[in-house]
Amino acid sequence: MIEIKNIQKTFGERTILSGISGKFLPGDTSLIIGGSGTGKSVLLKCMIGLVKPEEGQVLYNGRDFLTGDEDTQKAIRREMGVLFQGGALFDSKTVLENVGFPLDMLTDMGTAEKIDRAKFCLQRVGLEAAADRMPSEISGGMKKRVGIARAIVMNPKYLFCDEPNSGLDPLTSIKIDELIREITDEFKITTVVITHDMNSMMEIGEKILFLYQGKKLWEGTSSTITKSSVAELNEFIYANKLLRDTKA
Ligand SMILES: Nc1ncnc2c1ncn2[C@@H]1O[C@H](COP(=O)(O)OP(=O)(O)OP(=O)(O)O)[C@@H](O)[C@H]1O
Repeated sequence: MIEIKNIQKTFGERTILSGISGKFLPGDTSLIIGGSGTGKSVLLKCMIGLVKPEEGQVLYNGRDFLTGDEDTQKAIRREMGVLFQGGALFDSKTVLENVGFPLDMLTDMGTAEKIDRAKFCLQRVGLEAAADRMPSEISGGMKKRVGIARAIVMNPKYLFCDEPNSGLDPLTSIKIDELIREITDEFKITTVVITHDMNSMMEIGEKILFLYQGKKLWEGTSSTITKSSVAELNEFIYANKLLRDTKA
């Protein structure tokens, strides 16, 4: 489980996050949603240690990531998988080499073992046939899949995905969502996804946190999101015409 408590972050004079708290459970795909510039990425960065909040706690199964000693922080980092926006693949490495990269950097596995593990993960995302291709030779959706395979290659307990659907068509987006959810459930990962995507909110929101101007204004699930009385949330979700029509 990941628990965040009272996260506070400012940049200069600007308060970006005000007292954000929440819990994320193993086997759940939790979503952080909200308009542009509301602090979703900064919150994710606080959770994975790329940004240091002024106040608050980020607890990984009770271990404090922000104030823990170096060994604790290192151990937690090794338990994280991150799918960055755009996939962040190395152009000069093959698909298989990209997936195996964390194993090269963080383990002392032998070559054969590393290849087996990377192939297993590629197979899990349905891309074993693309192992020897270069990133420039595959589609955006395939790149996301490679990113997911790389994010799970270390067998993470915690998986973070920043806008996994950006730049994808609706059908491919749904497939990527399904894959993230299946993997989360199968390996009982605690998964946190930042998204703007309404389909994702309706399909995979086992838990949803809505941020507005750096505050958590609402928390719920995809089955309760359309029944909320929070005006800012309704404005955000009903900006999507399809949902507005559904509600009417
Ligand atoms: N390193 C930084 N220094 C100063 N300001 C920053 C920094 N990183 C983010 N911000 C500001 O913090 C605010 C929140 O940014 P953030 O990227 O978290 O928004 P977001 O909700 O993820 O938006 P989007 O959906 O558009 O990606 C923005 O106003 C942004 O300009």
